[in-house]
Amino acid sequence: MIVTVTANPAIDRLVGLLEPLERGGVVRSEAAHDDPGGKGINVARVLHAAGVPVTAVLPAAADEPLLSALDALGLDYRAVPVSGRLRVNLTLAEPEGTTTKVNSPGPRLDESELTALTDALVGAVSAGDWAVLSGSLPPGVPFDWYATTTRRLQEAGARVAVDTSGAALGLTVEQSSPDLMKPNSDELAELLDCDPDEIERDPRHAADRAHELRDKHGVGAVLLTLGGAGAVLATDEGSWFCPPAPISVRSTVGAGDSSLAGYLVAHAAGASPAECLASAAVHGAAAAALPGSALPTPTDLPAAPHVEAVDPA
Ligand SMILES: Nc1ncnc2c1ncn2[C@@H]1O[C@H](COP(=O)(O)OP(=O)(O)O)[C@@H](O)[C@H]1O
Ligand SMILES: O=P(O)(O)OC[C@H]1O[C@](O)(COP(=O)(O)O)[C@@H](O)[C@@H]1O
Repeated sequence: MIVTVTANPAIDRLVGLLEPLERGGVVRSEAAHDDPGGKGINVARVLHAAGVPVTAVLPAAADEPLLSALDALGLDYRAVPVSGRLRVNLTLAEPEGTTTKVNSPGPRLDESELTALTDALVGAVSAGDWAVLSGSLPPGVPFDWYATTTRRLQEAGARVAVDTSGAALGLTVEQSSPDLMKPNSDELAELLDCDPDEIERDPRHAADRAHELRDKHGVGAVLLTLGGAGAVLATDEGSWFCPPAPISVRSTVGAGDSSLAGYLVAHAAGASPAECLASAAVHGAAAAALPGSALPTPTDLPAAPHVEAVDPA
């Protein structure tokens, strides 16, 4: 069983522009399209589409349209009632393919709402389950929430995956040791105070940096996604590189979430580390080939590129 938590869910609103975006101008668009989003919800959607049992935990008032969208997908969720209204994150898609994302901070959670969210998450997870803690934290949630929650879940026997950024990411690795982390090159570079371009340029260097994160902070495995340069996996068994699947990119929104879900789909099926990495890469590539924040189902996946073991530099 896999449980995801999204402290800051979002309606992902795709606005397809009919003309190039011009700052200060007026642009015409197609009708907007809304999807239920936020990182943990996206991971849950991809797992559900792949037939993997999953529950999404989130804060949301009972009349939130996002919950009706999850009902329509048949996705199991536990919604903790809160007083704030969920945020809308905008994706502006220009005709030639450039996308601009506008992410808002989300509604404040008060102390009792945060306690209820944490309790709902811990209550949904059993020993041996994976818990996926993903995305930004809304106002009112302390930056160490992922660290304290990771420790609490691990004490209960769960395995924990974390995908976040900024201060929440820094405190997660300083104060806890998740079983799996999914940084991209910018996030890893910020954590290790190094150059993201160097990480993307050379898979051996990328693998060394991913192991540095494991060694410094006791992280179990690092799934390092490199956008159009592919992905690297570092575990206690070694390191592997998967080159990018050849696709025509339409929108990379949701590629990172899909790659984390892809890893877990393969892991749940008992796959080897190299197979888990290949699954992560093809799910990420499939998301990037789909428009807006559309997420992949098994029929969308491209053929898996050849995964190579990477020797230490
Ligand atoms: N242009 C692309 N071509 C092929 N695969 C891609 C492309 N962009 C993303 N992907 C796949 O999706 C994964 C996640 O993308 P990435 O941009 O690194 O995630 P994030 O959204 O977290 O920054 C990559 O590791 C890769 O496997
Ligand atoms: O919580 P954050 O960091 O604001 O991110 C939320 C956004 O990230 C997404 O989950 C997409 O994330 P990825 O492109 O990294 O997979 C969107 O659905 C959502 O709007």
